[in-house]
Amino acid sequence: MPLGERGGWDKSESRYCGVETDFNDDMPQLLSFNLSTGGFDFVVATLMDPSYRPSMMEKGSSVSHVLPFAGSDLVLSPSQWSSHIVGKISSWIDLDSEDEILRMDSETTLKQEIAWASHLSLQACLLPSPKGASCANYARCVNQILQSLNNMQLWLRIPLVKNDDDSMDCDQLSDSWELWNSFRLHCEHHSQLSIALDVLSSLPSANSLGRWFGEPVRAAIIYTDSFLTNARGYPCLSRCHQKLVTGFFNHSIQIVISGKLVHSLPGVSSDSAADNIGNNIESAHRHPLRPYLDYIAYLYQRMDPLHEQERFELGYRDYLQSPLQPLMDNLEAQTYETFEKDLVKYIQYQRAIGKALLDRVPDEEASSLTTVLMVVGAGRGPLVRASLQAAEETGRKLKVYAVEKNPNAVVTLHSLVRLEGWGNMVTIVSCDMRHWDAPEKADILVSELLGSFGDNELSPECLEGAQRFLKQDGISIPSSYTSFIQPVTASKLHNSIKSHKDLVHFETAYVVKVHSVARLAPSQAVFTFTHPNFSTKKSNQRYKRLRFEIPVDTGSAMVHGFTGYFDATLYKDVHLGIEPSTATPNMFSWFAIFFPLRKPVCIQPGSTLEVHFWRCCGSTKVWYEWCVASPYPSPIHNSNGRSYWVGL
Ligand SMILES: C[S@@+](CC[C@H](N)C(=O)[O-])C[C@H]1O[C@@H](n2cnc3c(N)ncnc32)[C@H](O)[C@@H]1O
Repeated sequence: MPLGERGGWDKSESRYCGVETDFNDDMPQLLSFNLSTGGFDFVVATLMDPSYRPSMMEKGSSVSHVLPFAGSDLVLSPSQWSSHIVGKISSWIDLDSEDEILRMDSETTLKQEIAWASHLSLQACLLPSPKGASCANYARCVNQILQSLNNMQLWLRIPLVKNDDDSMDCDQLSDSWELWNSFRLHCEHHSQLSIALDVLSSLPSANSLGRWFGEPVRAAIIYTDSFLTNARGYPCLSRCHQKLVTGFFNHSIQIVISGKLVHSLPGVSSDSAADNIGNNIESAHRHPLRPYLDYIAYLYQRMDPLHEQERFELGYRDYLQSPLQPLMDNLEAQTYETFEKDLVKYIQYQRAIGKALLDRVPDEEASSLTTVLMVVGAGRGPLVRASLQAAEETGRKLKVYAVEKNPNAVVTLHSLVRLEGWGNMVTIVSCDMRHWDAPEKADILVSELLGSFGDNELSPECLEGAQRFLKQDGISIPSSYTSFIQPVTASKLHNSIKSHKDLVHFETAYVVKVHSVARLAPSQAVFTFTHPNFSTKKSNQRYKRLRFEIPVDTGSAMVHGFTGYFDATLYKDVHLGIEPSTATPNMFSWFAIFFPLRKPVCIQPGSTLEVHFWRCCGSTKVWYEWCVASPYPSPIHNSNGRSYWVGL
């Protein structure tokens, strides 16, 4: 399905490229020739005669007339219309013009063309860019259309413009994101309204470009005159444009080439070639824009293929999942199996345990002293295995207790004693660590009770219960963990949550493989827990105020919520985590967490976004509350854990 929303990018799929052209009766030939030879996959084509104006047609005649659509619906088959044509709405329309006749003509034409596109079952229509800074009437009309539209997407054409100079004349568009933002706010973030970015020869700063990857950009239109010329006379793009196009591929944004052949290629006359667009295709043998398409194909081929893990994760990109509740629920076999595939995680644990054993037992006592190690929350045994391997590696003697409250996982642990020959080195305990009456105290307490946000699977509460049976000088692995958050533009996540039409979904944290997001500021630490914590009985409630500085060159941006991560210190310098700047490479056990905002917050460049986060504890549950305090206050989300909580 080339034109609709695709799940993700994968090198095994073909790329999706289009050309912008006029519609005419040679369209079947144009399509069949270029689709079969790999020139392009779809055409952005005008739907109506550009000289048509409803007011002219009606003058002096009451006779009904046939609308001048470019080509009958019989020209192409229904599946060709739907898979290979994006309808280009007349570019002259101006619904915010001072001229009332033009305004009325524009509204009538827009509605007629969309109705025709729906009749043809097109998957998308390209709407012309608003003509001035004001777009309220255009947005009103589009919003009306959206209320009863079939599945068609409306791609609003937006030039990729952002000038850093504030002293510009007010009529000039200084940041086209503002135009998009006004339009989509008028249309209440409608999920069928998306963006086609017009990529020009000069590009804004990298920070401001990044914003668009959190917005619903479906297509990028690159003009032939934005291409440079390489040493052999062929079109190529600047390094910045190349990087941008690679970003588009990574986000399944379809590339459309627009304009005439402006490069005089060896043996091709630009005039004759341009005249050949859409007609006389056999004699041309190649579409005139083919050199540009070939260059885009070359950029695509040059990309690194996805790793196996990335391919696996494609299906999870931007897909919202409820966080696990391993304390309240019993995990299933396939969940354990997924954990167990993540070798990197267990290698880090094994390194940490090895270092702790060496610190605990000096070489001269290695053969006489036995270390008591307890794996609390042992699951199906991978941390028991890592502990035994660390003992073997370091030459230390070990006695292991494997404590697990899930009776189903305990069955596996018992069979592992036999299968892996753990013998009397390992004692299996089927019990909740908070209530276990341990026969002796541990030197080392090993656990992995971490959620994407660190403490969100109640590791603090569980370990607080378990530290009773850790010696006063005992070691906890992990020794600490910290959660982090970062403000993001994430229109796709926002729309998925909005589709549920209730408050509960906007006050829930989700585990998600975030992909189509724009990170608006570096992440900041939220809550830290340290183990063991024998000092005064400290509450696990937390409160943190954070201030994010939005870079000046980003431009204004929309905050749809916060992505959350964690970093854990297992022991000394051995850590593991998913915070982007320090993430453990090739570890895949955790996706990020996402805390949404009920109403997205618009922030200005150079301003401060002030956010408050609470970790609240009750007798039966733990939950988070969050809000924005500045630039303007949001409601406190999830008050009293009414929508989302973790059971104790
Ligand atoms: C995230 S899993 C990790 C399992 C295993 N250690 C691994 O790395 O694959 C956490 C495990 O801790 C167990 N668990 C959670 N809270 C517990 C508690 N209070 N007492 C005992 N086990 C607990 C869960 O049942 C689950 O098996």
